[in-house]
Amino acid sequence: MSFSSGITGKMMNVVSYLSEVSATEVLLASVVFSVVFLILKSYSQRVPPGTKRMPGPFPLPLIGNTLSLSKNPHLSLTKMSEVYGDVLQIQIGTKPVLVLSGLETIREALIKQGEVFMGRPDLFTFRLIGDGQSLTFSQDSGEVWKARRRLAHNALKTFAIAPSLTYSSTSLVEEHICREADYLVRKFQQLIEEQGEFDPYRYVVVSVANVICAMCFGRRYNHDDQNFLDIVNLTDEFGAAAASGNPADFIPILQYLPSRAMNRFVDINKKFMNFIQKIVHEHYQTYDKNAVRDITDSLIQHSQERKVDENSNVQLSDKQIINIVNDLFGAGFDTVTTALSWSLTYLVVNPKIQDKIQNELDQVIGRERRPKLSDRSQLPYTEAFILEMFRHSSFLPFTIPHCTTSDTVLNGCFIPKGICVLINQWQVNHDPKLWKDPFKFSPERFLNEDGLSLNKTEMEKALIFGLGKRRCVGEAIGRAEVFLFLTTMLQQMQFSIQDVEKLDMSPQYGLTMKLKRHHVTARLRFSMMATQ
Ligand code: HEM
Repeated sequence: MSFSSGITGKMMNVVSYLSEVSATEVLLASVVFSVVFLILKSYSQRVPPGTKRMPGPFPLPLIGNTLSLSKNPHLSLTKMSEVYGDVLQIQIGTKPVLVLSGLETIREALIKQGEVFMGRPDLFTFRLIGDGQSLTFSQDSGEVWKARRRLAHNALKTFAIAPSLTYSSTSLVEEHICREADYLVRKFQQLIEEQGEFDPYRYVVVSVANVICAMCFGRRYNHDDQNFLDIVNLTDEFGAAAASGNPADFIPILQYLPSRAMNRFVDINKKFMNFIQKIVHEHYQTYDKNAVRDITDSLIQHSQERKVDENSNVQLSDKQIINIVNDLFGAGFDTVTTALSWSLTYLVVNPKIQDKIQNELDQVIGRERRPKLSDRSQLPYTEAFILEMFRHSSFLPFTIPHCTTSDTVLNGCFIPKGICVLINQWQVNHDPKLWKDPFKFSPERFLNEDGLSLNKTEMEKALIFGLGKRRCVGEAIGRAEVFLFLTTMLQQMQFSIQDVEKLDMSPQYGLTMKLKRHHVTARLRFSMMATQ
């Protein structure tokens, strides 16, 4: 008997055996399987005395609660938190995931227990980002990560927050933003004349990316540079794959099945790395230690001087130092572009709010000069609008996933070391216990009763940049960019939209949630160029 006919014979035996199995036997086998699964599950979840097990919905074998996440996990998990509380456990595939809601619980975890909750989980998609060496996404949260984060902070301080040499009253970042905001307004003027209406996102993304390019690489790109457009437009697909709760991160078999989306994600990361590596290579070739031009140069300098981190005695490799620029560039434009495109949408939907901001700008700044960062304290309504845009859109519905670095207890529940943690920022920003009419768009909620100053207590409730050890390193720059781009645009232009009723305000879920692209039109209020 040949080998193949032997196999065929055995297969036939199995098939004929299966056809003899009755429905009752199948049912019985399923019941036994489920009981064994339940016993194993409850055994594996024993918790130390004096602590509770994390509550949560019952998971199905193999797929866990994956189906309950739906297309909008931030909404489904907010609903679940109403049933199970601020600390709840779900299972995505076969992996347990802790979901945190409620501002006080999140503060307790990320601030009071900061060291315990600062880890990043080992996720499949995260390993594909930045060759697995990303400051933001890699699993490292030890001394090397701390030293790299300090380097990122210092680089941003030197090349963004430091005073500009050209204009003593402004910072470097302010100078870059103002220049790009001016280009953007001129581009919009040209588009109105040529086309009447336009997709603002397409142009805002280039201007915002140019600001971080100036700081990181000392260069800017034209609005029509196709190579640059190809790079900055990769973020939608990147955000969809890197979003919290992607089943491919939790169900191992999905990592081996052919997937167009995953192939594309690998491709996007390669393209992004190639783009940056080319610029870094050019920097190495023209580097002069006596004339450090930008963040890339300062990182090269750091790696060549082989400085040991004073705080931890850690020596970083060249790659660990230079790759920091990937994180700063990557994180530095998608977030701000998304914030500005949400802002423009809220403005065209609420023309009275737009009028109020413009009145405030006219009164405080007038038409003779451009807005400056130092005007912020004089523009409470504009600042309140920005805060409400952040809160209402909650376009970063979750922070980047965290994980625990040791066993701990939170709200009386035992939390094991290494569990993946999702922080639901959207829930906090729409929590009826914290906000009156949370679904209403109302900048006034951030103002004191006099309407002339910001209410600090309300401001601190909005959760946008994360909290604690992993809090966004670019927060000051991000806030400065949103303020200056927005005020420069609104000082000179009035935005509107045709058929506002047809506008779809439901966002697409992702790492950053975006609205579907739409066209706006604009009217020039006055031309700053003409008045200067
Ligand atoms: C409106 C703008 C921005 C928003 C809303 C935002 C929000 C966030 C959030 C929610 C996180 C994750 C925090 C966590 O995991 O707990 C984060 C991390 C980060 N952000 Fe931002 N961000 C913005 C702008 C920027 C800018 C302009 C830069 C760089 C110049 C930047 C650099 C980073 C980096 C490097 C991290 C990773 C920090 C780490 O893992 O230690 N962000 N940001």
